[in-house]
Order: sequence, then C-alpha cells, then structure tokens
Amino acid sequence: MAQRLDLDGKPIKAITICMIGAGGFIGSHLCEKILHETPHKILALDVYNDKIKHLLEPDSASGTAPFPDRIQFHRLNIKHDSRLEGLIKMSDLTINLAAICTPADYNTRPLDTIYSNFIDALPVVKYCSENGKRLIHFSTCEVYGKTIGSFLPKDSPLRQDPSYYVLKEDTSPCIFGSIEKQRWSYACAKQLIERLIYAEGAENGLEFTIVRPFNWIGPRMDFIPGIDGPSEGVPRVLACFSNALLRREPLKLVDGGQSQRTFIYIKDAIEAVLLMIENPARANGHIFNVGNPNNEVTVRQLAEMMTEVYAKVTGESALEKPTIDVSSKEFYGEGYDDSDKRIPDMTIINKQLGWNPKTSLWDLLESTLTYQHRTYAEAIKKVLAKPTSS
Ligand SMILES: NC(=O)c1ccc[n+]([C@@H]2O[C@H](COP(=O)([O-])OP(=O)(O)OC[C@H]3O[C@@H](n4cnc5c(N)ncnc54)[C@H](O)[C@@H]3O)[C@@H](O)[C@H]2O)c1
Ligand SMILES: O=C(O)[C@H]1O[C@H](OP(=O)(O)OP(=O)(O)OC[C@H]2O[C@@H](n3ccc(=O)[nH]c3=O)[C@H](O)[C@@H]2O)[C@H](O)[C@@H](O)[C@@H]1O
Repeated sequence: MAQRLDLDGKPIKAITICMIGAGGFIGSHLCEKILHETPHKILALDVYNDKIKHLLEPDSASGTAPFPDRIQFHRLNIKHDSRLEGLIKMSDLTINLAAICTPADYNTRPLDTIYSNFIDALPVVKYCSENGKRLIHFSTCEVYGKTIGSFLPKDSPLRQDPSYYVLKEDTSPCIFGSIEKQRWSYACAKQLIERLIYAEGAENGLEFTIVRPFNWIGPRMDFIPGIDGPSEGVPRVLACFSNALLRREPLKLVDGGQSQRTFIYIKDAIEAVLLMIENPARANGHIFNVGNPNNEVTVRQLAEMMTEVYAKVTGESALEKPTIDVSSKEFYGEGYDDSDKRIPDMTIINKQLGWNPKTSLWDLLESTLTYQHRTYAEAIKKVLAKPTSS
C-alpha cells in the first residue's frame, strides 16, 4: 500500500483503533473503509457481529479470513466488562459508537436510553483521559433539539432567515421539550456526555473529537422487522419505509410527515470520519456536524421519493395509495416529540478537514433500495406466503 499522507502532507503512521459498537450500522462501514484503504488495526468491540461477519470469517472460496491480522472481534458489553480498560490501553485511539439510538426507544425505554448514552459512556471517557488516549465520540444532531424558528408564528418572515434554523456547532442552543416529553431523554444524555468530554479536554487535557451525525443512511441500517429483527420492533425511518415497500404496504407518515431532515449517504459520511482519524491535529478539540445540507426533504417527500425509486429499481408498480397518516401517539406512544428541521452548518468541518458530501438523495436511495431489495425481497416473500395462524 502506498504511503498515505495527511492533509498537511505528513506521512500517516499505522495505528490501533479500539472501536466500540463496531458491529452496528456505522461501525460496519467504518471497519470496511479502514480495512480496505488504510494500514490501521481494529479491536472491534460489540455484543453483536452479524454486520461485520464478512470482515471476520474465512470466505468460502479462499478458506482464509480477509484481514486476519488487522481486525479482532471482542464480544463484550461495555456496561460490565473488565476487559474494556485493557483494550483501550492497547490502542492509540478509541472510537465510541455504542448507544441505543432508535427514537421508538427514547420514550418507551427512557432509563435504558439514558444509561446507554450517558452512564455507559462514562468509563470510556475516563479510561481515555486517565491513560492519555485519544477519543472520537459519536454524539448526534439531536443535541440541537428544535430550531429557534419553530417558536416563531407560522407566517413570520424570520422563519426564512437561516440564522433561525441552520444548526452551528459553536453558536446554536440546545432546545428540548419538557421532561414529560421523554423523546428528549436521548438528546439530553448525549448533550451531557458531550459536556463531560469537553470538560475533560479543558481540565485534564483529553484529546477528543465529537461527531454529530445528521441522519446518515444506507445499507445495513437497523433491521427489517420479522426478518432480522423483532416483528414488533420499530427501526429508524429508512428501515420502516423499506419494510413497507418490501411488503407492499403503505408507508406510515407520523403526524403528517411534515418534519424536515437532511439525509446523507453513509459512504460520504465515513470519509469525514476517516479524515478525523488521520488528522488528529486538525480534529482534536472540535465538535463536527457531519451531514448533507443539500439533501433536505420533509418526511412526506422522502416517502414519495422512496416509493418512486423502489418502483424504478424493482420494476414493480407503486401502490395506488402509497402513504397513510398515523398520529405520533399511535406510532411511538406517549411522550414522543420531534425535531422540526435539521440543516447542518458546514463551516467548521470545511475549514478543518476540507470535507464535503457528494451524493444526492436520489442516488443514495437508488443504491440503498437496490441493496434492500436484493437482501430482503426473498425472505419477505417467504414470510408473506406462510399461512397466518388464527
Ligand atoms: N446513524 C445515524 O445517522 C446516527 C445519527 C446520529 C447519531 N448516531 C450515533 O452514532 C452511533 C452509532 O449509530 P449506528 O447508527 O451505527 O447505531 P447501531 O445501533 O447500528 O450501532 C450501535 C452498536 O453499538 C452496540 N452497542 C450498544 N450498546 C452496547 C454495549 N453496552 N456494549 C457493546 N456494544 C454496544 C450495538 O450492539 C450496535 O451494534 C450511536 O452513538 C448513535 O447515537 C447515529
Ligand atoms: O439520524 C440522526 O441523525 C439522529 O436522528 C434520529 O432521529 P430521527 O431523525 O427523528 O429518526 P428517524 O426514525 O429517522 O425518523 C425521522 C422522521 O421520520 C418520521 N417517521 C419515522 C418512521 C416512520 O415509519 N414514519 C415516519 O414518519 C419520524 O417521526 C421523524 O419525523 C435518531 O434519533 C438517531 O438515530 C440519530 O441520533
């Protein structure tokens, strides 16, 4: 492999990365990228490894594992495993991705959500700080909560002013709903761990980078209920809509699908993370928005576009009535609330890492839905063909 250079033209040394939550959606893509394009080694920690099996196990043709000396899987739960500190000590960098991060859990399992996103992350921060190890911690764009503009009257011209809705790392406030709105348990726990990491940096010199992903989507995100996850489970919107399309059921629009999101292709986003890994001098001490401000849609528009793309990639006609409205109470239960709009300001990541997203929403949906169809269509057909027991 040719010598890799950082953004300042200096050679990049091979490092060992302790990746916690490596078996998840983002972790699986990050492992692939690191193994294919860099010389770095990975200690992959997770309770599951289904999404990275192809990187760990011998392939049937050659009989050997693809990266035997570069990735080592450790099945462990960071809540209670004494191996954690040793693995962090053995590494140059720790990346923490572990979390409960599906909105259906925030108001129905608020204790698990808070423990997972705050309490369980504490030892990771502590071990990094005490052992002088660098940390890249995954937070979320949800820490911004609602936009300032959402509190203005509907017809206020100020709603058109970007300073009322564009979300900027060092100036935007964090605006959550009341405690009864348990939706915000996740955002609040993530906010507090961000503050703790920042304070460890300020008081004890911890070298940290905080990532705020804005709706990263792509293959391997979450699960399809009843196929590779619980039948009653509610994944994030990409998987919910994929599931409905695969089953030829209408896509459910929560409270009219008026909320807005900017979606970014996982492969674009992972490039930003690799730049952070390999350019510590430019990334340390920073909080980075990672999103695609050009891909904004309402959830209703997302449903319409996914329906159109799915028809194109499968050749199947769309349903006559492709969407159906549901109330948030019916869909998520009591205590749900929502972010109205999420547009990332890109100034800081542009300046520090020169990174920009590339893929349009249409293109990323085309490759993702092609993957969903290829991966799940047969399994869904089998499930639908089974007679239901009455
Ligand atoms: N996907 C996104 O767009 C997005 C957006 C904002 C924030 N994030 C954050 O990025 C991180 C990764 O998200 P993801 O989409 O890959 O989620 P994911 O659920 O696919 O991955 C998380 C992984 O962490 C593991 N994990 C959870 N608790 C653990 C524990 N106690 N011990 C060991 N492993 C544990 C899970 O098994 C899972 O494999 C999370 O912190 C999430 O809050 C993701
Ligand atoms: O991805 C992110 O950046 C962050 O935001 C997500 O939160 P959210 O975008 O609200 O979650 P989704 O499940 O992706 O839902 C997006 C929107 O679609 C709506 N939705 C979801 C599912 C569905 O079937 N129908 C539907 O209308 C939701 O109400 C919400 O308005 C999750 O909190 C995290 O994974 C993450 O931290």
